[in-house]
Amino acid sequence: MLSRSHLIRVAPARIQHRWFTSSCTNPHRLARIQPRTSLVTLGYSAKSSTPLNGSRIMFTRASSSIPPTSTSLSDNDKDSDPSTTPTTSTTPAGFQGYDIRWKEVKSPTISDYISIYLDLSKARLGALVTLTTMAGYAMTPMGASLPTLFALTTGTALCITSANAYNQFVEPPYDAQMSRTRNRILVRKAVSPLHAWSFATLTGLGGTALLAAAVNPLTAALGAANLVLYAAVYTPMKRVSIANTWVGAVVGAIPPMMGWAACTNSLDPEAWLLGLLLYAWQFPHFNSLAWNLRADYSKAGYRMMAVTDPKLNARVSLRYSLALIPLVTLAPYLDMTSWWFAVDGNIVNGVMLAGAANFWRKRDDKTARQLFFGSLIYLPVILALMMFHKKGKQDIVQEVGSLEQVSESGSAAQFKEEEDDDEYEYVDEDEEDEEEAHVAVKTA
Ligand SMILES: CC(C)=CCC/C(C)=C/CC/C(C)=C/COP(=O)(O)OP(=O)(O)O
Repeated sequence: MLSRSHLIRVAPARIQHRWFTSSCTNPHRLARIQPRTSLVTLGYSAKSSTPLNGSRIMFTRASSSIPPTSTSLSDNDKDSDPSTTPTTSTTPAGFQGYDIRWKEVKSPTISDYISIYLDLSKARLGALVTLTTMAGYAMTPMGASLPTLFALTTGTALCITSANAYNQFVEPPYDAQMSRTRNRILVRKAVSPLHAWSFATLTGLGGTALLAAAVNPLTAALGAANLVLYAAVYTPMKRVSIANTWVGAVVGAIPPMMGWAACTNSLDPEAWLLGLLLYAWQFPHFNSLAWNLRADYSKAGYRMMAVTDPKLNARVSLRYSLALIPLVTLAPYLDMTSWWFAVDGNIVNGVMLAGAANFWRKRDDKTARQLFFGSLIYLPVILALMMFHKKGKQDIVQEVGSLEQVSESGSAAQFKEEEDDDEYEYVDEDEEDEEEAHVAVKTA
């Protein structure tokens, strides 16, 4: 007589291979994590050779003590119902040829989890965005404080991680339809949606709290607002309106402003200029990328300019590449950089503009690819030039001749307070009392 303890567990390596190839381009990569984490529960109704996704594959043999859950079986399933079709220890119907001997199913290791969390955070994109925050911090005229920079970088990276994990939590049905994204962790079901959601929530709360406690409330508010903008506004908007690209550009513009705010505790015109630079840059960058992904976007139902209005897609890229010229020229005007930045920054802008004009004229895969790779190089180059030509506090002080005109915030204001402190005289109260006593004796 058999009971529940006679359940046979099956490691479904070959079954999974079939499943992978139906949905994934890179089964080798999947195989790293999938066999340990995504097994299938089929039980008595395991007739289909296409496994469902769940926890483990289990088969039972005929049992008189455990009646099959026949109410949940279809007519077809009943054909293979162990209670009606006696089976012994042979392979259940539909699984001939598979190795069904018991094998240990290992839990994910720490390195599996690291790999899962890196995927959930879209680590490479996150690192690029975090660099723009650090650039915003580095562009302030004040000296850097390492503890603040560390807290800013960690807090921002956690907020970005959270935003990207929420985005992936929402998008598996659409990601599964695009070859670029169908390998993503939640499409593969290597972790449960609840696990991903918990990870997103913890990193979001942790990042915002760290920014509030160790940087300043303004930076924390920007981080939290941007998280909500990306996860709750941009992400659903991708399937609703092409305006999503403008909203996404705001999301990309805020991180360098957070860097500036972390140092100055304010959103000065310089912070807005940094934000606008990142905002404008994203159109040639994203629209050229979207051009070569338009078949994918169309399949998944995303409303992208490249799909719905390809001419507009190219025109917008050109328009914002042009806008980069006045923005770069504004930097020396605002005393962020020397005028040399306007010279070499605009040479770099010229290259970007030529790429965007080419894409606008020809609108083909080659010009889109050239513009996309050009934009990838543009961003680090323009930020590096900006820092190279940056005006420090000293430069500005020398030019305007007075510290009071530099800024009322951050260390400049602190320095001014220290100067004001020097105006107070040191008075010894005992000496003062003695003097008063002398005067009293004389007058008496
Ligand atoms: C501080 C903070 C919270 C910053 C957020 C930074 C952030 C997540 C920037 C990404 C900007 C963006 C529009 C990416 C595209 O997402 P997509 O959904 O179109 O990309 P996909 O197609 O690869 O999923």
